[in-house]
Amino acid sequence: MTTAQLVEQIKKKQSFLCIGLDVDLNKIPEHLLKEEDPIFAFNKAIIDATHHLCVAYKPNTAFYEAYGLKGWQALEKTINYLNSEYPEIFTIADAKRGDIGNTSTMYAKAFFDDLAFDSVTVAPYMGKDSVEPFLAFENKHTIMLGLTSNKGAFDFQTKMVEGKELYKQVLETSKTWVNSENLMYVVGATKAEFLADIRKIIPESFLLVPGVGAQGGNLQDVCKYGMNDSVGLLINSSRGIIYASNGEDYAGEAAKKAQELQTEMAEILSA
Ligand SMILES: O=c1ccn([C@@H]2O[C@H](COP(=O)(O)O)[C@@H](O)[C@H]2O)c(=O)[nH]1
Repeated sequence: MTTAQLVEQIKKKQSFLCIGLDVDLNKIPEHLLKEEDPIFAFNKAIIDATHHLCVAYKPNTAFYEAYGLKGWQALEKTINYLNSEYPEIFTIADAKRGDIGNTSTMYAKAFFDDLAFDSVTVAPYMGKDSVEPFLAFENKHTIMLGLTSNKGAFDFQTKMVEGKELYKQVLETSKTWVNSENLMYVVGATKAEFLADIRKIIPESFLLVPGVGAQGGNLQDVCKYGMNDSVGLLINSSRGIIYASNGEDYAGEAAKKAQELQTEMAEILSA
């Protein structure tokens, strides 16, 4: 999916919501455990109930890798279901990959070619040659960690390096990489006040913003400091939506939570 197509979807749905599919078998409704593939059954019901309220889904691969082969198969079924039933949806594999160049190429092939995700998250720590292999894929997006939502973000990311915070150095340097137009960035919703400075460095780029909901990030603040002319934001909520209920009504309750965020987003877009 191109960035222009993503923006078109945002305008059409009046939503820049990304729903995180972080499936934990200890948290899903008990009756689903009898299904042949409980993870996929859960995802399918959540997707069917919420697809009109969001523009993106983000399975975090950790929640699938933790269940071995069955988990990986559930991830494959989920992305295939999204691509066949809801091709207008932007898909994000939250895998936080990145390695020496030839290994990064194999990671990119896994998520872009084999699983056919629109995007994958990567960590910038290993530098240019670890990220550029992802950027080489046409019409695919590489979402690089910029300033993360967790407390540990202050351990390294905000440290001063040659007179500038490390996360700013990372953002600036990444703009010089080949095919940098395929970059998007992760900025935590819990760090909304940093967004004004971030926008000075990457005014046009799309930002994936996790941390609304369970982590306490504020949607209004993120939009105030982070929104650009093309909206430029994908706001993610995972637990706050998908675990709204663990009863038979789980999908409907998840839809209600998604609807609350979509309504707030529509108001912001029309202001
Ligand atoms: O800085 C980051 C980067 C990634 N995440 C991921 O986003 C979701 C958030 O889930 P919630 O349940 O809405 O808190 C999860 O997959 C994280 O691994 C992040 O939170 N912060």
